[in-house]
Parts: sequence; C-alpha cells; structure tokens
Amino acid sequence: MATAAEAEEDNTWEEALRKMLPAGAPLPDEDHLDYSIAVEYEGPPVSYQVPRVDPLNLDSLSIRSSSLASVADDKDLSNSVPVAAPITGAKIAKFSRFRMELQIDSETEDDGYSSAQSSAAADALGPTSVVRKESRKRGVCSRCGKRNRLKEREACLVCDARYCSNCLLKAMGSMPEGRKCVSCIGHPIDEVKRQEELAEALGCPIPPLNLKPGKYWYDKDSGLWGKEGEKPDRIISSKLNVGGKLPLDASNGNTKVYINGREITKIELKVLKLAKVQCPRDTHFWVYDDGSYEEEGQNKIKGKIWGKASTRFLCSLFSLPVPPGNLFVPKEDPRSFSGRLVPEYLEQGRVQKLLLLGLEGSGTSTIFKQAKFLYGNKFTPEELQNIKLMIQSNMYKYLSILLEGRERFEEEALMEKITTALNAEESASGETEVEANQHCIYSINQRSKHFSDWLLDIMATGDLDAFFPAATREYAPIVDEVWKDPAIQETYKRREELHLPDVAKYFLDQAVEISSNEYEPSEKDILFAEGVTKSNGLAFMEFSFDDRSPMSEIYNEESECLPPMAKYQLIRINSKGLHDGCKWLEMFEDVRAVIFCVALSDYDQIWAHGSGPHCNKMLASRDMFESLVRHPCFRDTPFVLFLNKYDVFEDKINQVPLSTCEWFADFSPLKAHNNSQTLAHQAYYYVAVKFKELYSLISGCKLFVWQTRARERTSVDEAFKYAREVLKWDEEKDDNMYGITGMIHLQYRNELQSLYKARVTR
Ligand SMILES: Nc1nc2c(ncn2[C@@H]2O[C@H](COP(=O)(O)OP(=O)(O)OP(=O)(O)O)[C@@H](O)[C@H]2O)c(=O)[nH]1
Ligand SMILES: [Mg+2]
Repeated sequence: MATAAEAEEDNTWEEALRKMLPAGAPLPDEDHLDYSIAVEYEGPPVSYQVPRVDPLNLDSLSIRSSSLASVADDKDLSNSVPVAAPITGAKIAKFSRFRMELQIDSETEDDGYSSAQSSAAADALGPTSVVRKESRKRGVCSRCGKRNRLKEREACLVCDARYCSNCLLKAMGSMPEGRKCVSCIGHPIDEVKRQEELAEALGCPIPPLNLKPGKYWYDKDSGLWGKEGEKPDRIISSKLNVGGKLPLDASNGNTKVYINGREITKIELKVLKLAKVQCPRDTHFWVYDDGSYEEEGQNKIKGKIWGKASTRFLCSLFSLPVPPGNLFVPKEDPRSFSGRLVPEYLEQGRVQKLLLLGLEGSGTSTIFKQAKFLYGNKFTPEELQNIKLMIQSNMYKYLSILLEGRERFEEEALMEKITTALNAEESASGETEVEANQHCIYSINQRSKHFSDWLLDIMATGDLDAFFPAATREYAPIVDEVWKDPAIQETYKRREELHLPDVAKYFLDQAVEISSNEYEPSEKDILFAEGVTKSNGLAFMEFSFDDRSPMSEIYNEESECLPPMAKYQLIRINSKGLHDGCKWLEMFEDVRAVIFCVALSDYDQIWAHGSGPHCNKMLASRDMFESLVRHPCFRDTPFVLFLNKYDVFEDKINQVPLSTCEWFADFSPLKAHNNSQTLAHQAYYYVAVKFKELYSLISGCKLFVWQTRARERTSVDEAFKYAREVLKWDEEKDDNMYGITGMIHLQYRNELQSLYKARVTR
C-alpha cells in the first residue's frame, strides 16, 4: 500500500514530467515508460528556428550521468560555468533509476571515470569515491557539457572554464594570451591559477631550475622550456598543464624550421645540421618527449634526436638542453619537490665553459692537450693510432722543409762562392775562368741527394698520404742519416728562415724509433705533435678539478665538507676560426670565462695573416685580444690572460730587447738587477700591465694574468687552478664587493709598483 509520502513523491514527479512535455500532452503510463518522452509537434509552423538536440552518443552516457552528479554536488563551478539548475530531493530519487542503468553500461568502459555511482552511494563509499567524484567534476566540458573526453585538464586561466579536446579550439582559439577562453582574452589572469601553474611546473619530476622572474615558453610535447624570445633552456617534464598553445615565435627564431610549431633559433638549427638532421627551409618537425622525431606529414619516426652521444655533446657545447638521464621517473607529490637531492637539483647548471683563444703558435693546443692529460680522458687506441701516423707524416714534412731549404742555401752559398772567386780571379789575373767548386757546407752526398730529390718530388705532387705508412719503416735509416748529415744540421741552424717548428728536432732525433711498427707515442710526443688538436675550428673537452689548490684552501679552511666538483668545458678555437669572421664566437654567448693566450716570446716575431701586411706578432696578438674584449658576446665575461712561453722569453730577453716591439718602446728595466731572471721578470710584469691597462680601458674591469710554460704540465695545472679562482672571485664579487675588489686591486697595485720601480730607476 502506498504511503502518503509516496503519493506526494508521485505528484512531484508528475509535475516535473508535465513541465517537460508540450502543453496538453498526456502523461505517459509509468508502467510503459520507455524514456522517449519527446512528442511529435503537430501545430502550426513556428517563426523561429527550433533548437535541435544532437543524437545521443552512447559512448558519452557515462559522462552525462556523472556530470549530473557532479553538477549537483558542485557549488564552486555554478558561479563560473553555465550549468543546469540543481535538481534536488525526490527528483534525484527518480532520476537515480536512470543513473543506475547507465552505471551498468559505464562499468564496462573502465576508463577511470566510468564507474559512476549514485550520489548517495558515492557518499557512502568514503574518501575514494570522493576522489572519483572530483575527477568526474573536472571531466565536465564547459562548452558541450560532456565528460570523459578530457585527456588533459584545460582550464581557462581567467574563469576556470574547462573544455574537452573537441571544444578546446573553438572555446580558446589560438590562445594568444595563453590558456584563456576567447571571451576572457584581455582579462587579467587569475593569480591563483598562475601559482597553480608554477607549482605544477616546479613540482613535476623534471622541473625547470633556477627560475628567474620573466616569461617562459613551454612545449608540452617535447618538454622543451625556455625564456620568452630565447632558445630552449631546459627539457622539463612533458604534458604539464602549463602555458597555452606554443606560439610560433616563442623563441624568436628566424630559421624557417619548426619544432612542434615553434620556429627554432639559429643555434638549434646549427646543432641539428651538425647532428646531420636534414632540415631545409620550411621543415616542420614533431619532437616527442622521448626524443623521437618525425617530419610533419610523413608519419615516420626518423630517430631519436638526442640519441647520439655526439649530439648530446654538441647540445651541451652550444648550451642547448639535453634530456636528463632518466626521463621516466614516476610522478612525485608536488609538495615534495624541495626534498630532491641537492646535487642532482644543481647538476644541470654546473658545466662552466672556458673558451681558450690565442693567435697562431701562442700555445693554445699545447695547453689544451695538457689539460686533457691533467683532467680529461685518456686517448683511445684509435686516437693513438692516428696520432702515430700524424707524427710519422710530420717527420717527413719537417725533413722536406729542411731539404728544400738546404737546396736553396746551397745554391746561394755556391753562387756567392763563385762570385767571390770570380772577383778574386779578375782582380788577380784579369781572366774569368773559374773552376766551379761544387762544394759548400750545405752540400750532401749522392745517396742523400737521391733521396732528397725523391722526397721533394713526392711533396710537390702532394702524394705524401699515398706513400704513408708503407714506406715509413723502409726509409727510416736514410731519414736518420740525412737528418744527421752536417749539411742538414747547418740548414737547421737557419730554421727561422724556413719557418720550421722547433719540435722538428725533437721528432727527427728519434726518426728510427718513430718509424718502427711498434712505436707508441709517449705523452711528450703527443704534446709536441702538431695537428693532434684540430688545426681548424674547434676542439673541446669536459673536465672537473679535484677542487683544491693552495688558493682555494684558504677559502675552504672553515668549511667541513668540500663543495661539489665543478664541471668545466674547455673549448679551444684556433686563430683561423677567429679570423674567419669570428663565426664561432656567436655560438658561445654563455661562456663563463675567456682564456686568452699570448706567447711572450712573440715580441720580436714577424707575422702575416694571409696575404695581409706583415706586422709584429705581439701587436697582432694585442689586436686580436682587443677585438675579443670588444666583442658583444663577451661584454660581461671575465678574461684571464695566460702569458705563455715564459721559458723561451727568459732566454730571449737577454738577446733581444723588449722594446723591439713598438708597443713596449718605453720599457726600461732596473739596471741594478741585470741577471736574466730579474730582467725577464720585470719584462713579464711590464707586458702584463700593458694588457691590463688596455683591458681596463675598454671594459673598465680588471684583467687576470698568469704566467705559463705550456710544455710543463705543472705550470698548466697551476694556470687552470688560477682560472678557477678567478671564477670564484667573479661569483663572489656581487656578495662581497669590497673584499674582492680590494684583493684584485692589491694584486694590481703590486704589479704597478714593480712597473713603477722599473721606470723610476731608469
Ligand atoms: N718552449 C715552449 N714551447 C711552447 C710553449 N707553449 C707552446 N710551445 C710550443 O709552441 C708551438 C706552438 O704551440 P701550439 O700549442 O701548437 O700553438 P697554437 O696556439 O695551437 O697554435 P696553432 O696550432 O698554430 O693554432 C709548439 O711547438 C709548442 O710545443 C712554451 O710555453 N714553451
Ligand atoms: Mg697548435
């Protein structure tokens, strides 16, 4: 028997039903209720367009049921999102039958949203079902009202409206101001939302580090992240709900090559090209967060963009990000990001680039190799084999320079002899018959002459490579014999005229050993060998110091634990790379320090670049230094000057006055200390101060100078440790302005004093 409450409920139900039906339509019989309550309209035509209802999408039934549930429960959303009026009380009880039926369908879907519960049942299920209700709530699209289509949360930053992927484009358009509805463009972003985004970015497994105030762009697909208008800075977790659609000009690129819709920067294009990725103009790439990439429209993964170690190295060389070791770390609680291990957190930013530059022959490749021996990796067997061939081939090159020189010197000597003899005979007898004396100090025997002709022919035709290494061993004895020949030794004495490197003697002295099959270059051989570091362009290596030196111990004596080892990347560019329009320099805007190398002994050397006029080599070094200091890339970069070849300088300074170089014309050493050590020392300080003055004039900063003998390993070690201290001072400069400035000033003053002394006692 029906109770009074049940009768009341039926009436309410009938009332609700009547409102939904056209006026006058009979109420359907409840027992035969088939839920199709629409009745065909048979009245006169209407003047307005009848709203149409989209056919029911069976897949979306579960969304509908849950959206009803969530809307009913949602008090927050009702203010911002257009929603149906809440249905309350008994109506829910009636509709619950409808919902229960849907629940059965949706359970089979198992999509994470589909186990819709009646609200009463959900409440009874406790916290888990509340969470489900939360996710259902987020699943409602503010445009179409459907749920279960939201793969990513796409909420408007202004009004919090959320859209499914079908409606996103229509509702938010191209998102010129980030993730906003079209109608919200121009309205300020909800600060809470911004904080939420920031929290999401910082709390993800691979967050952007060391964020500074400013605007950033984010490529959700690849995880690339950068400052607005700049190249990518990092790769962070992908698919974060941060930022809007990635704008084409996010990084201000102008290459006509695109990654995920962003026009990439020149430097990215350069690296892609170096990594041998084909990217002509108007290429559009899709890059995914595992590094795989494909060209738009080709539907074929071409490879992994950061797959090769060489590409990763190129990226790090040009300060482009590479994915961290493990991309697929499980997502952690956003609140715990501060609990990550500190070294790991700091790791990404710790490679400091040191650019090593200098004029030809200043010693940069020697310093580079010393650094490799000191801190870098060992040479591989393959590299050693190449070095061996290089040394053997260099040896023949040196010998051919000597043999060619010998021919010239012999000719000159014989001509002179003949002229002298002619003059003598003429004055003695008036006759011009001269016995052609074919011999002079530059003459060699027939056997050596034969070999010489053969070798010079090979050199002239450029066939040296074809001839090596087969003949190396065979000819070793004759090479040795020729080298030891007094005529060649005489020629060697005039090596400066022949521009013969002084390492020629070092290698020719060991001609037989070098030519043997078993020859393995020693470290010294490698150090002295020309061409081991590329003679053109770039060479680079990464290293870290065992971070203690007498200087740093002063800094660290208070601290109990040592700071983590800093990583450095030493990049050597030879002078040719610099002369060619400084093409490399623009690639290195984030260099931590420039190490400029000058050969002290160059002050009396003549130098010519290409077909340009000859000039003093020290002046050429000075000009190159000046142009680097003025280069916009290095405006805020500290410079360290290595005054190299101090050993050669010490020897030379007694023979050739420093004032041979016009820049040093006013050098007047202390006469009282005329031993070579002191003279060299004074001259060294004088040169250092000349560079310091020039640097200070241009940049208003202090130049840091160190004296090196690059062939001595300890000297190079000390030099790099000094450079590292300079970086520390530079880092601490801002914190401790007075202390640091004072310290450098003192050092500078001492140098000035010694210069001053040198001048006053003139
Ligand atoms: N005695 C002496 N020789 C040095 C020193 N530094 C370099 N050398 C030698 O000077 C020559 C030129 O040095 P490199 O290191 O090749 O000079 P670089 O700057 O690489 O010059 P390029 O290779 O021409 O670009 C080599 O034979 C070195 O062994 C030094 O401090 N003392
Ligand atoms: Mg070199």
